[in-house]
Amino acid sequence: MTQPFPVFDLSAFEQGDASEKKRLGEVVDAICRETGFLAIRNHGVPQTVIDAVWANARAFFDLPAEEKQRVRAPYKGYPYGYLGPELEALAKSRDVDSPPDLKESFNGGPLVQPASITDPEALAFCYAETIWPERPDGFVDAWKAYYAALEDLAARVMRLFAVALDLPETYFEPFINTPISALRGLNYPKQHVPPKPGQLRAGAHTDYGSLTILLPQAGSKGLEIITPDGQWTPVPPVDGAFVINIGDLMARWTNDRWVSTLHRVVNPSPDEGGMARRQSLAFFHQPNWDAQITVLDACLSPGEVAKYPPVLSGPYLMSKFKATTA
Ligand SMILES: O=C(O)CCC(=O)C(=O)O
Ligand SMILES: [Fe+2]
Repeated sequence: MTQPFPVFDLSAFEQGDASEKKRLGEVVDAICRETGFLAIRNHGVPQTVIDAVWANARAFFDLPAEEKQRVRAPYKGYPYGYLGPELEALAKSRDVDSPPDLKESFNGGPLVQPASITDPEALAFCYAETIWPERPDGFVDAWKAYYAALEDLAARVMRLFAVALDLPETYFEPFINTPISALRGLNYPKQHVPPKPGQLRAGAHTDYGSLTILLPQAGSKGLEIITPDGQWTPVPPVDGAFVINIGDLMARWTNDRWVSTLHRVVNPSPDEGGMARRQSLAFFHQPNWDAQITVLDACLSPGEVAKYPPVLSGPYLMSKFKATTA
């Protein structure tokens, strides 16, 4: 990377006057044109909310395999519940055949279903029920509290993005007032046997939606991005911050002014003992099921035409998602 990994102070933006907001928006625009990956600190999510979901996710992954299987996704392509080891290869989303990722996950969808949603595809996919575990005790409450906090944070980051694109700060609000975001708890187990050739913790992929808010295990390594020079480059741990990145839908929305950068999670390095467990939480923010995503005029210079036709957020996500489950 030409610059050190960027760390952005969200409260400085939120408390800034119009000119300060504009200045900070320009900083974010430059980052999103280069990699679309940055850390955000002073994000306002209470540490108690983070600690509770973290501990509950850990305790869930520590349960016996049979118990976790009780809340597994009931069929291939079902988006929520437990997805055990060896069931997903993210590289397949790019048509790259690869061994399955060395991870397990628990996935949950929107906390409320708006009455206006009647499309059977929406009801069967992103509004499918999250299959909750019975244990640990506090899991459901802690999960929901974190989901709600991150939904709010994502909406605030979208305001920052609007300013960065020279749009009114609330521009995205009608597109994201009933979002279909998903939260994923990830566990990369301690590695007792060497990986197969080409097998990673998460194969190289881009995210699909508008914005991902990632919480990697404090101090942990493994997440890497491709920087504009074409090199795999580690994302350093940043204490107390979330890592955010834009996904394919936001790149499309901006006519590729912003980039949805390829990233992966590599196996633990020998200096970390070569096998260390790693945990993370990934919140995939996604606009309303029926939000029409049309290339933004603000991203077209005079006379320039959009590279992409409009798409609907939900069906777009569904088509991307179905490519990666084994
Ligand atoms: O666990 C991580 O650090 C990243 C996971 C990721 O990129 C994903 O699940 O999309
Ligand atoms: Fe990702």
